[in-house]
Amino acid sequence: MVEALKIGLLGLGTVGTATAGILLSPESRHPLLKEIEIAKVGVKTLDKRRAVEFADGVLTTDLEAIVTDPDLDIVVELIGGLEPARSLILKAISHQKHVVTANKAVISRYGEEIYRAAAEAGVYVLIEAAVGGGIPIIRPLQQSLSVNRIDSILGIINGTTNFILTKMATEGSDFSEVLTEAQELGYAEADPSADVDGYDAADKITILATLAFGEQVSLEQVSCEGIRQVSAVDIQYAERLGFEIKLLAIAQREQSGLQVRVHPTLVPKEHPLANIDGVNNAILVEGDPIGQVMFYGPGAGGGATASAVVSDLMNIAAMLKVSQAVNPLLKIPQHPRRELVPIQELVTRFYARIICIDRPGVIGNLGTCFGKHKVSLESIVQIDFNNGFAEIVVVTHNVKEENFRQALAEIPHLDAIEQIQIPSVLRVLREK
Ligand SMILES: NC(=O)C1=CN([C@@H]2O[C@H](COP(=O)(O)OP(=O)(O)OC[C@H]3O[C@@H](n4cnc5c(N)ncnc54)[C@H](OP(=O)(O)O)[C@@H]3O)[C@@H](O)[C@H]2O)C=CC1
Ligand SMILES: N[C@@H](CC=O)C(=O)O
Ligand code: NA
Repeated sequence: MVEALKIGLLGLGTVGTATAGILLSPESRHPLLKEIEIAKVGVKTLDKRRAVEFADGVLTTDLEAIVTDPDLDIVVELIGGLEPARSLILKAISHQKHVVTANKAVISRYGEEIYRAAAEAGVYVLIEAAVGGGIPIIRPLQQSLSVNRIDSILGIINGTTNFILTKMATEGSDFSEVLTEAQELGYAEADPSADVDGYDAADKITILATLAFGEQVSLEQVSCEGIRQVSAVDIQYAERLGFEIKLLAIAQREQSGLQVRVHPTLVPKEHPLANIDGVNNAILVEGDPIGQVMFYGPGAGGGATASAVVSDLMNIAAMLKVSQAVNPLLKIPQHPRRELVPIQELVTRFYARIICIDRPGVIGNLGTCFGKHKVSLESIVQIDFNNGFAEIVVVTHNVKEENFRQALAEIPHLDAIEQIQIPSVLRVLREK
């Protein structure tokens, strides 16, 4: 009889419960799942009602005892947050346990430390669930695509914000109502600001870029803007101009180095990322010689994420059958750290919505000011008029971010411009 691998599950929330659900019903799934046994489950509170039941003594609040338990082979960290998650992962590794985690916040900040410890201990740390939920993206970058030189990664990699933007666009829903719905569905982070302000997507693109570009990306250098400034009005105007607004995470090789950023972006309707709706994520990878490959599917939610967690467990189970040595294709290599190209040097297109008193010369003055700062306009249109105020929308061609910002700073000082407001400035997916 084959002896089962014993796992310690840390966390029995949205993802932990769905992970246990798969492992406790292995019928008609891969036969290796029958060789994985949940031996311990660590939670915060014992007296909560749970959707899955365990034998007496399995559930505990002593997580330290789980990660040091000599009978356990693998620790699955699904509690989220930075601490105690980071310390528990490191302690599990130092006790020779393989680790599976969905915790992008910890990996984007402490990945180097964790991978170094894992390499020294000779154990696996697998993170497929940390990016794109159920979508396989970590393993393809580590294995199937790793012979390519990657040029860019463009992704919708936060399910909560894509769910919110989709509902705002298609149902005219209110931002905070949809956020509550995303929380109820288990998509949002414990602190939803991580989703809404773009930090979760920044964690994920840091992980992907580090894997894909062969250099360790520093999270603090990733430029990050969330979706709070995106209003229903902008979504409607973008629609009229032929765009969808999406929160994009972008890592691109530029001539001067690597550029990594997260921001709401106007995406032309004919672009493959424009039609990714709801909680779905999509990641468009472009490499040489393969060209473009797109990964698409559910980016958040218990079941989808648990699918990735359990696939990591199954990979470890399979690898341990053939060797105790760590498969180099499943190891995250240690890369040198390099400075990212700052956002001021970005070349992109912009959308800006400008409100000011409607008087002759306004559009001409704006056009001249943009021209002076080498900002070439694709369109400048007065979309609305209300109580003497004009609402003007500008879309540029490719322009250097710094030049565009200089033009915006000068606009309030132009002769014909009075009582100006610029409620939104958004980037538009750049022209090739
Ligand atoms: N939800 C999703 O769609 C996705 C989530 N992730 C990641 O998966 C991880 C888990 O997320 P999710 O399942 O949504 O989170 P939940 O908040 O639903 O669950 C967290 C679980 O961890 C337990 N827990 C939290 N802190 C502690 C602690 N200090 N000590 C002991 N137990 C603790 C909680 O215990 P108790 O039940 O007693 O409160 C709960 O069971 C996070 O890293 C998240 O970023 C990744 C992809 C998608
Ligand atoms: N909060 C995250 C969960 C998955 O990573 C999201 O909405 O994408
Ligand atoms: Na994934």
